[in-house]
Amino acid sequence: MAYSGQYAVNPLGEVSFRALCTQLPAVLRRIAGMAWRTDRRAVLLLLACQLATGLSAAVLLAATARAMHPLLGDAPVGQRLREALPALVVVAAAGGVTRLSAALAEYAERRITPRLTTATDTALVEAVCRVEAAAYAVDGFSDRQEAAEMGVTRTHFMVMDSQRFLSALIRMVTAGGVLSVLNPVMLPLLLLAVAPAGIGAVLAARVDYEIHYANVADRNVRGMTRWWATTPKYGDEVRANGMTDYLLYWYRALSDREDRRTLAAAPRTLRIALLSSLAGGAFLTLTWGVLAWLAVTGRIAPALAATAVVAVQTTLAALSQVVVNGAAVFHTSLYLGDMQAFFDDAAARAPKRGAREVRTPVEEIRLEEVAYRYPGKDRDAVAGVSLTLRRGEILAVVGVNGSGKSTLTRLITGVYLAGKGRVTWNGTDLAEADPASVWSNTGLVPQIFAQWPLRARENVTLGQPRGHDDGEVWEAVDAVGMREAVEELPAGLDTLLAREIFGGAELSGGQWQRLACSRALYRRPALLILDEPTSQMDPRGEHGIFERIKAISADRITIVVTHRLENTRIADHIVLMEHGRITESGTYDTLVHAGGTFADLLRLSQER
Ligand SMILES: Nc1ncnc2c1ncn2[C@@H]1O[C@H](COP(=O)(O)OP(=O)(O)OP(=O)(O)O)[C@@H](O)[C@H]1O
Repeated sequence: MAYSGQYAVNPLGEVSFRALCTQLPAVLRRIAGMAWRTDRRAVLLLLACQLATGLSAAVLLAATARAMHPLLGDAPVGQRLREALPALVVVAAAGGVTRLSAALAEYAERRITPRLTTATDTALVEAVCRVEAAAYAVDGFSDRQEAAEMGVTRTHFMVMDSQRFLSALIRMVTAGGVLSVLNPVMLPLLLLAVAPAGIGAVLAARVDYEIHYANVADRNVRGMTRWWATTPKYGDEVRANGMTDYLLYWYRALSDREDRRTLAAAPRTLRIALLSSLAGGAFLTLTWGVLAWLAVTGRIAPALAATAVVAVQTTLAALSQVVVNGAAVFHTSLYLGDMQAFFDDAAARAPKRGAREVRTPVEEIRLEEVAYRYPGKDRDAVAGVSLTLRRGEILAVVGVNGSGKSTLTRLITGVYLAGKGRVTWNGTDLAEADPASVWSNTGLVPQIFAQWPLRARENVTLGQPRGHDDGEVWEAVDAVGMREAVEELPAGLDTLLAREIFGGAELSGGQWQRLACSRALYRRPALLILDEPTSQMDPRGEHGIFERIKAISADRITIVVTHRLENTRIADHIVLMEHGRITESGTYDTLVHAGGTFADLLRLSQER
């Protein structure tokens, strides 16, 4: 396996870092908008708290300055304290307001964040569910989704980071304002002291983001490897085929590759941290030096110097917070930008088919010179197929592996839209029809079907029960010969079919397949498609299913894809596919006597 992750798209490779930064305000606006929609009152409370924090910081400093005069004066101690008392009370009150608003701000943030994260997470899941199925085959789609997942994770920190950033900014402005009043040189000096830290933090965020991107594809494959290696579903295959070491080797190899990239960047981040600390330290020493010089030379009074010390400390702390949280917001915005890009991409790939309703009952489905090519492939999987299906008919589709049978079923159901030609249902082109109106009339048993970790009942009804009792569920269960097996389950239809979960039961492969068939039958669809429906069933089960399909075929169009050519006897019409084209078609008897590929394949299967 030489997985290279070549399809991971690094936006830093495509656009400049500066261009990326220019998108940040839009990303921040979007988050603010989402927070606002999530909980307006909490957002307002958050803003009010920031304002209160800022004001109390200013009041605190001003009152400190007022208290310093009497405290550092020449009067007796008692008188000094009495004179300073009102200002000290204000200092204490302002301190109290700061603490209170910090606590309330945290409360507001906690009200917003979980719901905001859930909203973005749900939006991501919905975006993936809603794209045209064809998007899944586009190279890099899954990697971009992985990158967007990081955005969802980061949303969690976004409100906290921006709240802290805003509050530090307000504190910095107010404390800085007071400091500038005390002495105009102090503020620029302080700004110089923290600027290197700010630049360093942004540079470090950039390095982190680059590594994150370099690792996206590997992380995606690592996640899949983890699932394949650990899911009980494939436990037998993994163990009995001695694949554990292989999987663990690749899991470690992918993890090591990620670690190597991360470690390789460590010297860069160390350099950034050292240089920014050095520059910051130098400027800070200069700031304190200037303050000491101003006090010693009598250019500012001792009381003012004492206030300046407090103001410098406050401004410095606020400035550092501005820098740290600003960089965090910036860092997070980069990931949110990816999330936004994925949402935009997914929206562009959402179905744009038109809103026409398919007329029911579905009397006729027609394919006119239909062709489909998967993205990145150099050959059509279905290459110019014309076919007419009528209600009451059973069509069997046969052909060697890879000849395009499953792709054809996807085109007939409209899961994929034809690249060329058209598929019409009762004259309505699927490209113009509302997919929901089409899919409410289809029942599909795909080759690889889901074994839903739900109760037996929901595995039949798919969570869309029709009647008030289980009558119709049992009817569908009977139709596939599963009554006995379901009755033997610990809780009958209520049994959870998930071995991994406490109280869950497990079915055999053939039983699962029967249940998948009963699921399609329960829907009583106008178009029933069964793609290799009986590959895991015993002969009695297989016979029963085909009998049933025949018995209910009058009301619908039925398509059966199968490699067991004997089963095509029930079909009114058989088509044989080769390289995406229909090369033979007719009834069972005509094809058997035509001496073509169908007759050949049938002979081979009988000779075995
Ligand atoms: N999701 C996909 N992305 C890209 N190529 C695909 C995809 N699914 C199928 N193909 C390609 O399209 C061609 C037809 O595949 P299809 O699954 O329709 O064949 P099939 O006749 O159903 O085969 P089988 O008998 O093995 O089920 C094959 O060459 C296959 O590689």
